[in-house]
Amino acid sequence: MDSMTFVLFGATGDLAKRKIFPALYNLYLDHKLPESFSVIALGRKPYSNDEFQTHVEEALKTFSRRFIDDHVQVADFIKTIRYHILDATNVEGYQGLLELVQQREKEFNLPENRLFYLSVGPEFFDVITLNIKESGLANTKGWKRLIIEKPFGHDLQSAQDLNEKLSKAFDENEVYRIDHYLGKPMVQNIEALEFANPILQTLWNNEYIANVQITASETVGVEERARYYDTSGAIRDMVQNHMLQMLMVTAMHLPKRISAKDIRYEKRKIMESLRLLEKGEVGLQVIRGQYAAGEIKGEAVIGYKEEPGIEETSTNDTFVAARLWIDDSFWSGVPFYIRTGKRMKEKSTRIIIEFKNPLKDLFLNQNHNEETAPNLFIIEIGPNTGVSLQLNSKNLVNEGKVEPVRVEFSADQKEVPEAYELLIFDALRGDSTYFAHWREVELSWRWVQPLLEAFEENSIPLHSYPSGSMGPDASHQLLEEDGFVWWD
Ligand SMILES: NC(=O)C1=CN([C@@H]2O[C@H](COP(=O)(O)OP(=O)(O)OC[C@H]3O[C@@H](n4cnc5c(N)ncnc54)[C@H](OP(=O)(O)O)[C@@H]3O)[C@@H](O)[C@H]2O)C=CC1
Ligand SMILES: O=C1O[C@H](COP(=O)(O)O)[C@@H](O)[C@H](O)[C@H]1O
Repeated sequence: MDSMTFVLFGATGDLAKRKIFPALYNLYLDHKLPESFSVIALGRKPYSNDEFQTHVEEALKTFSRRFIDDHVQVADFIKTIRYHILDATNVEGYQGLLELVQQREKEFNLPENRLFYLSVGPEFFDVITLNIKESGLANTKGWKRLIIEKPFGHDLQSAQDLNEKLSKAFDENEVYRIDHYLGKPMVQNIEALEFANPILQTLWNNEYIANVQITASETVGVEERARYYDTSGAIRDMVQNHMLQMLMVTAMHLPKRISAKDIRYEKRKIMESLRLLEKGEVGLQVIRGQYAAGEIKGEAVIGYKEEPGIEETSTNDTFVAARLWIDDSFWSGVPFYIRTGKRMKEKSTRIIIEFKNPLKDLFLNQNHNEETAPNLFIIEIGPNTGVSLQLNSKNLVNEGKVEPVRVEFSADQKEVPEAYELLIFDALRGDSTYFAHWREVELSWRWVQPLLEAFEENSIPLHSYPSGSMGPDASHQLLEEDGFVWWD
């Protein structure tokens, strides 16, 4: 891996503390950082370098699953970090940043490979990239890369505008758009499961699959993010990015070669085949909900409108379910259902492939009252990680009745690397496979746009659901219309 400088904007923020520094530290422990590595940590808070390094150490103690109370090792990692105060909107400040980067490059004998990580609010994405370009920070003799956090735009137009601005300073192949769901080990495992198992490869199409269900349910509410969330909703917060990325990864056709270019091409083809909705039909395919008061794991919780910072009149969506169709020869006729929400019964992200059951009636006739359940292939993304296959088998103990059984594989969560660890490692070595390409982002916004407009105009119902449930009844009815149920 090339030696480099890692310039972190937003180093004093929540994400840096909870995810980015712990990920870098874990990579350090695994000897996965470049031999020479300089971190320039940027923020406005008036830390001295020593104070900032102590702040990072505290963050590692709290948030790294691998923290080792070995002062020498921690100190060895932390010494790569240099804190620098910079107001990102202050153009002149970037000259000082350039000088610091160059000084450290000289000190560590580093090539001019520079990775810029924007872990700041989206309102700074364009101004920072412009300043990086104007200041000369991007004129390197080595390579340059940009990691950018979500949200990438607020709607189709703003995403296109932002991309236009970024592209003035960075080429598409230099931009690494983070979607942390793409960094989840089980999401990355989907293509391997398919690739390495002919049995799955053969069945992964509309001849055998009845429907696909992608659920990301959360028990948390809006937390301290009322300002952001109330203008974002589940549709922008989860559907436009994570849910559609999971759909792409599940539905994409296996490329002959596993490379970033081929995988992105296949994902893009799925998005190009995704049937667009007219604004007027959104109500038939999409369910929007908002949580009311309820109970989660025995604890009473308040409704969305009672949350601090949320207006009593808010019509924001905290739940979205939708039926999507991919109009290509592989998936034609197979509904893809997605569902995500806050304050639901459980924290769980999973993808369920329900197989067709052509012999169901035959079996029922021959065996009177016995029914077979459909075969399900269940991919547990988080917090549990693993896969299971639901089959039908005679119960060898209980009168030989046929009943569903599960064949399971699961991994110990504590051993599984964090999404940020995998993603940052990939960005360090220049592998963009698990980052969102601009076309995927643009096509996702294109699919979401009529939903945003229908929500904005309140032209589809906003269903209330009790906290602690699996969402509004209407979401269950959506599947019942097709003769299916959500597999919880
Ligand atoms: N936190 C999370 O779990 C997640 C966050 N994200 C995304 O990551 C990004 C960062 O989020 P998060 O860390 O939570 O945000 P925080 O509000 O916790 O941190 C914001 C950071 O931006 C810096 N900042 C703010 N204004 C300026 C400025 N004018 N010049 C320079 N730096 C500035 C702050 O520095 P200072 O305080 O020193 O001024 C701070 O380091 C956002 O885009 C967010 O959407 C994405 C997924 C999850
Ligand atoms: O991006 C986001 O994701 C989290 C859920 O992520 P997970 O890894 O815990 O499944 C969500 O809570 C948050 O609102 C959203 O911004």
